[in-house]
Amino acid sequence: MKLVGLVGWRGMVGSVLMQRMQDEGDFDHIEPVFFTTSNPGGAAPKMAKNETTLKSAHDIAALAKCDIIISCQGGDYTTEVFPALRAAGWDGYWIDAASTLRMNDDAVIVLDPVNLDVIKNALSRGVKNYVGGNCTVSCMLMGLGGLFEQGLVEWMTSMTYQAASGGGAQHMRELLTQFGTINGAVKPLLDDPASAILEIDRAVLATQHGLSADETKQFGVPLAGNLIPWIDKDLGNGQSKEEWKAGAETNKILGRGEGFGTSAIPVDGLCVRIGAMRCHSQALTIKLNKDVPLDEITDIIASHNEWVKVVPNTREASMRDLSPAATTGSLTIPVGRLRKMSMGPGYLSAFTVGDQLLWGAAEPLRRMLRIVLEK
Ligand SMILES: NC(=O)C1=CN([C@@H]2O[C@H](COP(=O)(O)OP(=O)(O)OC[C@H]3O[C@@H](n4cnc5c(N)ncnc54)[C@H](OP(=O)(O)O)[C@@H]3O)[C@@H](O)[C@H]2O)C=CC1
Ligand SMILES: N[C@@H](CC(=O)OP(=O)(O)O)C(=O)O
Repeated sequence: MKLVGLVGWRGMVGSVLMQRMQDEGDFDHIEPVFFTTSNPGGAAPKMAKNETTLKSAHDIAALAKCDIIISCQGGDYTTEVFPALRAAGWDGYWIDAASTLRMNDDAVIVLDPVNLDVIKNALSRGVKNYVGGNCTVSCMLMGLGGLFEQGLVEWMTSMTYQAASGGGAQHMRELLTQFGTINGAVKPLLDDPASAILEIDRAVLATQHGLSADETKQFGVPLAGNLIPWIDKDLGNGQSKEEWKAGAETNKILGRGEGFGTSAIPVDGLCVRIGAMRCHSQALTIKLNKDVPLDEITDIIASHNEWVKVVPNTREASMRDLSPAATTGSLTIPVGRLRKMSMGPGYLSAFTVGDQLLWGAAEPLRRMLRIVLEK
C-alpha cells in the first residue's frame, strides 16, 4: 500500500478532509502517516495503522518516505517545506489545499469532475504537484461546468457572497462573537414589543462601531450585520487577489492558460464577505456566445456532474433550496435563478451556492488521492 503523509489533518479543512476520507473508505487503500507542526511524538488519530505516533511535519527525511503527501497546513508551511523536500530529491505526489503553488507551471489545479482530462494529461507527463483551487472558483465550476464544457461562455462576471469560514476557524468564531455582542446590547429592547425599531437600530450601529479590537481582530471591521467588499490582497490596480483568481484559476483549471491568453475566457467580478458561516454564494452574469433556449441550458447544467442540482427559478424553491443554510455540509451544488436577462437572449443570469470546505477545499484533494492511487 502507498505511504500517504497527512499534514494539517486536525485543522478546519483537514478535519473535513479526514471525515470525507473515512466516509468514502479512502483509508482502506492507503498506509497513512500523520504529521504535526505542534505535537511530534503525540498519538496519531484512530485512522492510523502501523504508524501510531505523530511525526514532525518539518522532518524532511520522514516526509520523504511518503509516496504521496496531502497538506492542508497552509501556505506558509508549503512555502517552507515543499522546496526543501524537492531539493532533497523527493519525487512523490504533493497534493495541497494552499494557493502557494497553484499557478506554477509544474502544478495542476485539481477539480476532476471539471478537468479530469487536464489531470490525466498531466499525470501522463509526469507532473507531481496537484493543488486544490480557490473555493469560489471550484464551487462555481462545479455548478456551471456544463456551460464551459459546451463552449457556450463568451465571458462571465461573478459577484460573490463569501462566508466567514474562507478566512479560517477564528473568523467564524469572531462573526458569532460579534452577533452575540450586538444581540446582547439590544436584548432588553428586543424583548419589549413596544420598543421603537429605530432605537434598536441606533443601538445596533453604536455597538458595531464600538466593537473592541479583540472582537474585530480577524476581519478588522464588523462583519455581523455588515459586509466587507474586499477579500484577500490589494493588487494595486483596483482588483482584489480573490477577484483575480476568478479569471486566472478558471482558465487554468479548464486548461486554457492563465486567464489572459487568447484562448482564455474573461471571468471577472467583485468579491464580498458576508455573515454566512461556510457556504460561498455567487451571482453570475454569463454572456453566451449563442442564443441557447433556457430548457437546453438547464439540461446542460444539470447533466454535467452528479452533484449539481438545478433549482427551479421560483420564489419558493429559491428560498428553500438556494441558500447557504440549505447547502452547508452537503456536496450538492445548487444552481438557480436561471433566466435570460433584459440585455438580450445571449445574457444568462444564475445564482449558485457551495460548501467551501467540501468542494471548495477538501473534496478535490481526496478525489485526487484516489486518482493517483488508481493510476
Ligand atoms: N479555510 C478555508 O476556507 C480554506 C483554506 N485553505 C487552505 O488550507 C489551509 C488550512 O486552513 P484551515 O484548515 O482553515 O486552518 P486551521 O487554522 O484550522 O488549521 C491549520 C493548522 O493549525 C494548527 N492548529 C493550531 N491550533 C489548532 C486547533 N485548536 N485546532 C486545529 N488545528 C490547530 C494545526 O496544525 P498542527 O496539527 O500541526 O498543530 C492545523 O493543521 C489554509 O491556510 C489554506 O492554505 C484552502 C481552501 C479553503
Ligand atoms: N480566499 C478564500 C479562502 C481561501 O483559502 O482561498 P485560497 O485557497 O484561494 O487562498 C476566502 O477568503 O473565502
